[in-house]
Amino acid sequence: MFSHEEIKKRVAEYAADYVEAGMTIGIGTGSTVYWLLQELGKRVQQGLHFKAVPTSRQTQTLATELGISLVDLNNVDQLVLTLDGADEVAPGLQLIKGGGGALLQEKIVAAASRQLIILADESKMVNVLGRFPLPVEVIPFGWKQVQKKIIQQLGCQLVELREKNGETFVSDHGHYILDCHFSQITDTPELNEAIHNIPGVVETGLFPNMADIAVVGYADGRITTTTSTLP
Ligand SMILES: O=C(CO)[C@H](O)[C@H](O)COP(=O)(O)O
Repeated sequence: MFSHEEIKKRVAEYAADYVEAGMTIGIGTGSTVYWLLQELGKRVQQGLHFKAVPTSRQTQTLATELGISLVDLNNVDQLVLTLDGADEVAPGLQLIKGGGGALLQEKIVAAASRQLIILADESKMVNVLGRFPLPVEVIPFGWKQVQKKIIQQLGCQLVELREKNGETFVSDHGHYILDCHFSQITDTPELNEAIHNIPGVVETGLFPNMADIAVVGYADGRITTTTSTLP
């Protein structure tokens, strides 16, 4: 049986095969993407040439250290694909992302990509989204108003301001994150839109109908690929 960390590494090594010479791709954020960057760094040393748009400062720093060529999204028309992790993957490849706080840039990069390929271990697969608290990125000014509206208007049980090392977590773009404990999220596009309608919300960690492929690793060594059923 493979450990949690070994599964992530194996999924990342498998998914690295999607990256071909000459491509311009998006690269996500997180501990699974860490292994992807390590593998892509090795392939760059072996002569693979590609360019990447990072989805966070963390990814930007590590990719640079590993010799991966980075490009500004403003100098790219469209990305061939983006490889990223997720916190939850439900049927139809509906996603919750943002556990690492990079959801805004991740969503911009995903939306600029022809394909979004998600790397996950089996623990991320759920029947219904919502066990993982939904991250919502907000403007710091008046954030408590957004918190109140998510509870009162959208029926969320608990909305917590994210902290890190005892301090308020601040995203790469200077925003706060509200972690929203909805018990079950059954209509991803509708909830995404309803949250977006609250003034002060910058982005949500719901990725409705955005993922095309999920590469999923299991403790017994299997790696499966699931394709979205959407056209
Ligand atoms: O959305 C993300 C960061 O904002 C990550 O993709 C998500 O949190 C999964 O991370 P990990 O691979 O560490 O479990």
